[in-house]
Amino acid sequence: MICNKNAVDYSLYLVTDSSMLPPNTSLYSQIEAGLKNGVTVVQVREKDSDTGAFIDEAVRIKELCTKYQVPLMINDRVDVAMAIDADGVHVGQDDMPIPMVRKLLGPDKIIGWSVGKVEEVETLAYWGPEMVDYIGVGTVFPTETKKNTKIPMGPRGVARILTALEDNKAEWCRTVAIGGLHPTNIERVLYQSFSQNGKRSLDGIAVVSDIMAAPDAGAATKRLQGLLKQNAYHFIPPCSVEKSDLSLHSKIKTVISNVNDKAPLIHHITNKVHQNFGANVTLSLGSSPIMSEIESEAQDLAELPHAALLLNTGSVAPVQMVKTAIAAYNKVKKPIVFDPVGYSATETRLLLNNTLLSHGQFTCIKGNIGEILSLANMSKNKMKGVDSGDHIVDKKYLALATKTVAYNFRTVAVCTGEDDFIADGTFGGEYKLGHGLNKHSLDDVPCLRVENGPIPIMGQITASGCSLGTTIACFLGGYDSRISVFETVTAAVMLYKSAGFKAASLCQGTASFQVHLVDTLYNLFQENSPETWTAKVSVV
Ligand SMILES: Cc1ncc(COP(=O)(O)OP(=O)(O)O)c(N)n1
Ligand SMILES: Cc1ncsc1CCOP(=O)(O)O
Repeated sequence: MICNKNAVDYSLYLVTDSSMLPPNTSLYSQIEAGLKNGVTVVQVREKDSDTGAFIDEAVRIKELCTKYQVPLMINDRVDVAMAIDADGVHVGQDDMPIPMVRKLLGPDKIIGWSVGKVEEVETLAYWGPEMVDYIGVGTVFPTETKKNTKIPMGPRGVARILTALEDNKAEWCRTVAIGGLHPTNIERVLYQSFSQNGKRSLDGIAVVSDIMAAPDAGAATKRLQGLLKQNAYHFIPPCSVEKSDLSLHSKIKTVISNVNDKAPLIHHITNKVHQNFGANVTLSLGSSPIMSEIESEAQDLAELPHAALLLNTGSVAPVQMVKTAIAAYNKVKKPIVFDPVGYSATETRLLLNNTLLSHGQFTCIKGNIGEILSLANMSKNKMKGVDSGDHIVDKKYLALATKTVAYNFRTVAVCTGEDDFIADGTFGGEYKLGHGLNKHSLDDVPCLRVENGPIPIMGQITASGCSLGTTIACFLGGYDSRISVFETVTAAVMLYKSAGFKAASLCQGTASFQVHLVDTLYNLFQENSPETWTAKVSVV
């Protein structure tokens, strides 16, 4: 045994595969490059090798692991692990049953188990600490490396497993996520994967192709190690001011003059009903709209100065196009406002919204009451079309649902209704291997309530909720790291609500309300006097 099995560092777990080696490398050169640069566990997983060849390979890899003092695991083959005295075995759900593996290996060897379901966590908790030492949680994302995987679970699926470990008091069990993990998504996975009470996060990540197929495996490993050590994910530039004495009104003034100066480009992927109105709202706020569903230009648009994406899932854009756009904005750390229209109204929408939610990090998630309750898994009703569904809901319950969405998706969440709720679950982008969110829990999520009295006519025109998304996107497009995302979003919500209230008093009916709404947004934006706005904000 290389070390005490309870002190294994699981942070960067390499699983081998000799079928994907680049030219001029060997299985051993790739593993050694990984070991030299920070791999902390190696698993020999050679699916096509005969027993003799597998043993020969495993013996050579054991020499390397011993040299770098890193534990060696064997995939599936308990006999091979015993024959070469490896440090342990990793088995899947369809392999040898865990109690048998433990009986054969004895108490001191490491046993890893592949887990994708909460019931499997319940089983390992029932067995107790003597059986499973760590679990490989996955498959997180689709991967070419393993074809017969279960449905990808995304970071929310990993979070469910971590919560189940916490709920079942399986504190001894370490965790690594596996499946489709690459530098493009690892920070986001680490940031979003934590248990419901914030006490647990992943102990590490397991990769195959990112190292084994890399032309420079050493550089690939260093890159992964860099991300693991970073401890924070800045999906847009972090707020540079920790505490400010400025009043909310003076911050709002700064936000508006930034938007005015920067004239952000608001890339809309939105439904047809909203497109024209959204474009006019964008223009009224000193910004430029572009309604583009062209996949090949998403990255170019994201890279334009002060670009922000409004993603409204009522659109009919092809899913692949939307995924590309999300990745493009995440790559250059530009804001994305996500509006999951009719989140769970149909199975199709639920699948689409969940697919997109697992595909990116959103700066703000905005929804009506029905959408936010469904996203928080707190809805008592099925959604009725894209309508909010849950009309009469206790305000405390709504605040809790908004905080839950903010917390679960590590975002700023907005719930619209007679009063709007805004919650900030970003915790400054922090993540830490194995330590949860530095003990941040749902109770630590700040939440604000924006009141302005009822504006029923808002619900009688099309796309009024969608255009709040547009307003938030315009404000985030002008983002200035001296003012937090939470405050920037709050400014947008207050402006929109105040404009709605004033427009309702000026209009003669629903058609002129829409016209007055755009006029009022324009005027309030130009005046930039938030102290005169009617919307009031309070802490919940
Ligand atoms: C660390 C880690 N996690 C999961 C797996 C997958 O194991 P399994 O389900 O047995 O599938 P195969 O690897 O046998 O294809 C793993 N190998 N390592
Ligand atoms: C072995 C395994 N188990 C679940 S996914 C997977 C393969 C992961 O490979 P990659 O890191 O190349 O996506």
